Amino acid sequence: MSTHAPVITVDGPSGAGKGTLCMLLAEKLGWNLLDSGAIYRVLALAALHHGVDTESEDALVPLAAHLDVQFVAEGELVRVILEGEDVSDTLRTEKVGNAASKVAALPRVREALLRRQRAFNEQPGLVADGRDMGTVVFTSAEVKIFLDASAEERATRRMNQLQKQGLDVSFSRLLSEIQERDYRDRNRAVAPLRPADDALLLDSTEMSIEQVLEKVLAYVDAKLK
Ligand SMILES: Nc1ncnc2c1ncn2[C@@H]1O[C@H](COP(=O)(O)OP(=O)(O)OP(=O)(O)O)[C@@H](O)[C@H]1O
Ligand SMILES: Nc1ccn([C@@H]2O[C@H](COP(=O)(O)O)[C@@H](O)[C@H]2O)c(=O)n1
Repeated sequence: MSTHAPVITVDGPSGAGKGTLCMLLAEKLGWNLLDSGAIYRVLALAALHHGVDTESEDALVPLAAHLDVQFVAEGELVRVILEGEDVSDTLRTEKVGNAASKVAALPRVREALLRRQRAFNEQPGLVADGRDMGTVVFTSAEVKIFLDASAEERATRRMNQLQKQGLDVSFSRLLSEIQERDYRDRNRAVAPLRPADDALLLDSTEMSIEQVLEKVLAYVDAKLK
């Protein structure tokens, strides 16, 4: 039997630290974790694999409705298996992120993925990471956070992350990719990236991961009391 479980939503632009914060929160609370961006990324990758146009809503809707994807927990990591293939690493590339933000702009595609996202809302609770978690998918969430940071700081974080993986990247290219994706996500007609009216706004530009976690845990404690 599934009853309503409490939900914490964390929305914000790319590189703000949502994934990091959500993973730490879910671990600390022992709650389930939804990385909704991974679902849009998987759909974009499936489209690229099958030669489906990432701007054709008619072709993407059936693909979204029948996505053969599994999220498999492996220690702290979640491996993503698409049609039997581990695509976890490919999924994180900026090429796939950009394709994801194109498919995510299509209203019927978003509609087709709603139920899949809401199914993550199971006991004892859910931490949901995305762009519209607090404004569309879980509007009655107990706690809503909007995590932001300057575009320059987010590009720096992404560059450090990629350099640690041994990849050679250009800061100016990363910054313009982030700005392009921000623009598309904030200006689309459906579920644009924006804070929910009842969200806590947190700018992490000058904050460490530990400081963000401490602040959010104190807020969660106060809200769930
Ligand atoms: N407060 C912070 N200070 C410094 N680095 C941070 C901070 N928060 C996260 N990071 C680092 O920034 C990078 C991006 O963080 P993360 O993947 O959590 O962002 P995100 O908001 O989930 O991005 P996306 O939406 O693109 O998935 C990671 O390498 C992470 O370790
Ligand atoms: N709730 C969401 C989550 C993501 N998107 C779109 O997917 C792109 C990739 O997301 P990441 O969090 O993995 O970077 C993102 O740029 C959005 O366009 C979304 O629309 N709604």
